[in-house]
Amino acid sequence: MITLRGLTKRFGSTVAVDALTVDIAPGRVTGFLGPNGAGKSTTMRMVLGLDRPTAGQALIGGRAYRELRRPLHEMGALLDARAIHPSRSGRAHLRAMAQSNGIPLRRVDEVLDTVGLDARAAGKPGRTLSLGMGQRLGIAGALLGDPPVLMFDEPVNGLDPDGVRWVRQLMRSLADQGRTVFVSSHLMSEMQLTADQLVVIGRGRLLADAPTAEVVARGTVAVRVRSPQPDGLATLAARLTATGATVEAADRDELTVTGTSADRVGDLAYELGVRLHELSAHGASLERAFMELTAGSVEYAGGPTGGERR
Ligand SMILES: Nc1ncnc2c1ncn2[C@@H]1O[C@H](COP(=O)(O)OP(=O)(O)OP(=O)(O)O)[C@@H](O)[C@H]1O
Repeated sequence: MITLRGLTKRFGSTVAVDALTVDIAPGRVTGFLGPNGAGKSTTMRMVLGLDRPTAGQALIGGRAYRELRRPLHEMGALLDARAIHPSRSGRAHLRAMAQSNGIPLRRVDEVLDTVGLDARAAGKPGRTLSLGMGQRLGIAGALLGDPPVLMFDEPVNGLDPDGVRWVRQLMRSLADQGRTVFVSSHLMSEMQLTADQLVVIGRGRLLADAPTAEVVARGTVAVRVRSPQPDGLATLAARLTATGATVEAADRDELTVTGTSADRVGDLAYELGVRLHELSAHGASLERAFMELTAGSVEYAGGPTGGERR
């Protein structure tokens, strides 16, 4: 269990994390989402004792990280996959971690095997590792002490589709073993598949702490309607608007409706005797729900095509 209680971090006049109170429970994958600059990394750094909170607490199994007696056995984390010495091999890096934490060296081969790094890859110096290999090595390091609590910052960064699927399965199995799995990502479709629970923040504040399905369901569903009868479609549009839905006419024969359900649109079309060639619901996605949820808290908004946010 990771417990955040009123967790706050200020950097000068910037409030990076603003009174976050959340329980990250064992036995499930909790996704940690927020726009760029929302405060995810700062929160994770405070959990690991790398940043000192301005106020509040971050606890692991009831204790602050620096109070953990055997930290690698109690919490594993991947924050920065590039944090490996350039001339040291992955295996040497893990062996050093194991030795300084009283972990048997055979455990190094076990975790290398778990993350799919073979002897050749594990023997390469850090500077020659690809981002994907670095991520796998970082995950291996997090698993080394077999801890009940795991935290990963952007673990799929740099991984190819196979690697992304592998991380998803790994997170799932770690949670199924009863561990606490707290993971941040910018990939909404991936999070929708991986996370059971979502913690969403914007400008350091908690925006949502709910099951993934519930967060997704909060997003607007758009209903597309096509009809070969433009007049009938106009009547349908007028009736939908009168009932509070929002209607955009994409074309003479097509509408996009929000603020109602596909069932309701179909029923109304039937009542009005309007023939439909298409009635489909779109956009019940985490991507859409996330955009709506965080609309007021993005630091730098991109253009209409959705450019980089900072
Ligand atoms: N060491 C620091 N000094 C000053 N400001 C900082 C520092 N670290 C973070 N910040 C600021 O705190 C805010 C939160 O940053 P943080 O990196 O935690 O966000 P994030 O959600 O991890 O963003 P991203 O998704 O871009 O990684 C930002 O406004 C950032 O500029």
